[in-house]
Amino acid sequence: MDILQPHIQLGNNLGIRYALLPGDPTRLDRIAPFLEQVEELKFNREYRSLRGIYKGVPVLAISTGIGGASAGIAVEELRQIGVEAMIRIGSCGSLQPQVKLGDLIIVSGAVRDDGASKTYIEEIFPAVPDAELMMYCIEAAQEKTLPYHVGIARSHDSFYTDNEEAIDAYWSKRGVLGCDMETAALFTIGHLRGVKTASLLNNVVAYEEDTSESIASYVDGESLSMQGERNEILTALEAFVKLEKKRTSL
Ligand SMILES: O=P(O)(O)O[C@H]1O[C@H](CO)[C@@H](O)[C@H]1O
Ligand SMILES: O=c1cc[nH]c(=O)[nH]1
Repeated sequence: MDILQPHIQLGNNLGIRYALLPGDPTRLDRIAPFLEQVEELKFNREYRSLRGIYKGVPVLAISTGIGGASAGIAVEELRQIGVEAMIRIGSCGSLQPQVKLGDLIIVSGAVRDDGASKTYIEEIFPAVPDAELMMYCIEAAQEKTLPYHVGIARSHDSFYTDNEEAIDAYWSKRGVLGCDMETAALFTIGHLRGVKTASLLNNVVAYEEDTSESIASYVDGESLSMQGERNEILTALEAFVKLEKKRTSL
């Protein structure tokens, strides 16, 4: 019998190994044109899903909402239905002048400034991606000559504390490239559950610019950020093709 997972509302008859994880449910509309045989699946709470085929590889795309708590639930439930590899295709704010609007950050490690990952394991445990999947993302970005940076992101739980400027300055000074809200939970929970993870972040907030204004212009379709979004979707899909080639060649 096909048992539906309580939040994502998907069951294990899907038989899909690879999932793209955007935060925003509307990003699925921009993922769909990259795929063939697109089929919308479910939309429950923040979890909107569709399936499709990219270069012969079946993929699932499912939004995870805002924050590590809801992303963590998605990781757990996707694993229950047999998903083996997940790539976040998120947005982020830049903490470095060289990370321009629409540039990608391929995250090699995340500062665990979120709550969700801490409920699983103590803070000294690192939040890191699957090395091979991250390498496939780097190779794909290189092959497509996309603007990208590889490095650390900080995952946080709020934009609106009284201290945001000082917090950003602190992590910027320590070489952190940008901030999002889900990568730390994705990496930590993925590792503990034996799921391969990677995270690609499209920069939608220029260095030292106002976060809420920049996110609003991204939502309105500002062009560099939108190109960055297409770039991260393409990079993640190409990385899955590489992973599938490796799996089927073994
Ligand atoms: O655009 P997504 O993937 O949702 O990612 C970023 O945008 C949201 C905040 O605006 C947070 O989820 C943050 O991580
Ligand atoms: O600055 C930003 C922009 C997007 N998402 C974040 O988490 N932070």
